[in-house]
Amino acid sequence: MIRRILHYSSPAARRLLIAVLAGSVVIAVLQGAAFLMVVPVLRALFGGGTAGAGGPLIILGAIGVVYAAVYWAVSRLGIRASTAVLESLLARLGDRLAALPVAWFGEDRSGQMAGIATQGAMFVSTTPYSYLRQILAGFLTPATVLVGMYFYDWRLAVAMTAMVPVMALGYRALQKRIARGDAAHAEAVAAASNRVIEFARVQPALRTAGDGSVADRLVEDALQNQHRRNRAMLLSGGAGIAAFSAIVQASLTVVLVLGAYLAIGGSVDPATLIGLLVLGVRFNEPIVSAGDLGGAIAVARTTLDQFDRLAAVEDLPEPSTPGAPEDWSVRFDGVTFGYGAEPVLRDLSFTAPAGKMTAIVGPSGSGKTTITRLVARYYDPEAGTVSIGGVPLPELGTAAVDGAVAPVFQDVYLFDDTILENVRIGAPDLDRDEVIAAAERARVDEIAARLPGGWDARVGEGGSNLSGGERQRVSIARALLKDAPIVLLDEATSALDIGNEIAITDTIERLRADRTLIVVAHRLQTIMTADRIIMLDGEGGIHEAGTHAELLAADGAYARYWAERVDAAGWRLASQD
Ligand SMILES: Nc1ncnc2c1ncn2[C@@H]1O[C@H](COP(=O)(O)OP(=O)(O)OP(=O)(O)O)[C@@H](O)[C@H]1O
Repeated sequence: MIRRILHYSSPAARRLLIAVLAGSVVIAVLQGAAFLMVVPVLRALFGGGTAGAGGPLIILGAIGVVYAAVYWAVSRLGIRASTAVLESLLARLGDRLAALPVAWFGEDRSGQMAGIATQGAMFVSTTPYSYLRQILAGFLTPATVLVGMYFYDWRLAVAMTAMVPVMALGYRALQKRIARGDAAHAEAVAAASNRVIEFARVQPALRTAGDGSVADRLVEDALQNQHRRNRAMLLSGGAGIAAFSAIVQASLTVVLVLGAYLAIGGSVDPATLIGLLVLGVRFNEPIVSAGDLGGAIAVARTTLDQFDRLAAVEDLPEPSTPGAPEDWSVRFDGVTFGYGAEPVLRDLSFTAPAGKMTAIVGPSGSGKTTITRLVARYYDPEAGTVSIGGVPLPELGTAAVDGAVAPVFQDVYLFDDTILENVRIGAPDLDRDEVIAAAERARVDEIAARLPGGWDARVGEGGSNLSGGERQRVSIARALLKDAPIVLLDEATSALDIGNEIAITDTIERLRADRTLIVVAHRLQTIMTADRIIMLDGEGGIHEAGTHAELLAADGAYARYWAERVDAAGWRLASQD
């Protein structure tokens, strides 16, 4: 446990922790030594005089003074050590989350992460000072007493030593039991947190669904499961602590009975027996409370396990020397990829030429968005390669891909900040005027003009004060500011109002002027003006590829798809007038 906490601590936190633990060892040993001094004092008093008690009393006083001084120092250092460990843990967690492959966040991890970052990290950071210190005292104080007992009466000391393995086994069993219950409990808490966060986030949808909807039931089930696990953890932990305490009591009773037997026989003097009784109580108390505290340690251990699991998540392979792309074309070569057992894309090959606009169309679920995720290297394909300018993405490296690609996805997230700051995320170093200039090119100025507060109007959590189309405009402005040579645009599937329609058409024109643009296209306007159209077949492959005119002339799947879409949209093409 200590080793694991040290592993996740900064060098400064490590030094503080080691000082606290060393101080705690000294405190525990001094406490044991103080108890041992009771026997010579009693012996002297039973011997009929106070004179012999002077020496032991002076030693006892000296132990008391040193004990108080070390205790004071450890208390001060303990708080500093806890804060330093907490800071280290949170910094580690932040760094790790920032470095994890984006795919890892596909599953909802918010509850689990919230648990680790708040209660879990706090528990781990306070463990050395609040719990380990007491556990050390729980074992070292009795151990010191035990060693001292050999000097007073070896038979009792041997009897006590014989009980040590029994207690150690009991302690291990207790810890295992508590750890098992806690791991199941932590899982249930994370699941319930996820559900509660989801419940708060999707309130509008839930209200439409009405009471008793699936989501209501999911929240209810998750909370009940958490409650059940909590009860099970408390019951099994409580029973374990009771059993352990019974083992300790029984062990000490054996030693005390032996002591009484020897005293009656006259081979142990009454002073040693009384001393033994005092020690017995003191011996018992810290061990039992150490058992109690073992529960707290087990909780901290579960959090450290979660840290270990985060550390063990496999990173995407990175090159030692990143390759240099020849141009900004994007190529898929025999790419096969799926999220589960069933591939979404099978042996897929196509090229999105540099500086051109490539539209990807196809039935719902055919893998259009998946293609853009592979270009942004959220995932690596299972087979085949995705390359930019002739360099496969693993040889280009995630940082270079991040720099070259600007995604404008449908699930764009806006931070609860001003419009201006939300655009600035694309290029944090630019000043206000430069950010506004880029935002104007994506027609975000029209949104700012509508909102009270203008550029400094807050957009609400997740951008809730803006419409879907408006959020996408902010996202396009970010991409313009980032000035990446490849832009991935996942067009909104829902119909846009005329203002957004014009703004997005306009900015697509700007984006395509000097960039490679890959659009998951839903709007007819986008599809027909693309330089190249890739039509997916819904089976993981490509039906047809070419320009709008070529594909219409081929009179195949694309021509049928186009006719249906035009009918559905009530469009009349100029050529048909
Ligand atoms: N994160 C994910 N985990 C598991 N399955 C996923 C995930 N994302 C997408 N899928 C599945 O992969 C398949 C392709 O999804 P994708 O979003 O790429 O299709 P699409 O063509 O963009 O669909 P649409 O036009 O409806 O947005 C679908 O069956 C979808 O359910």
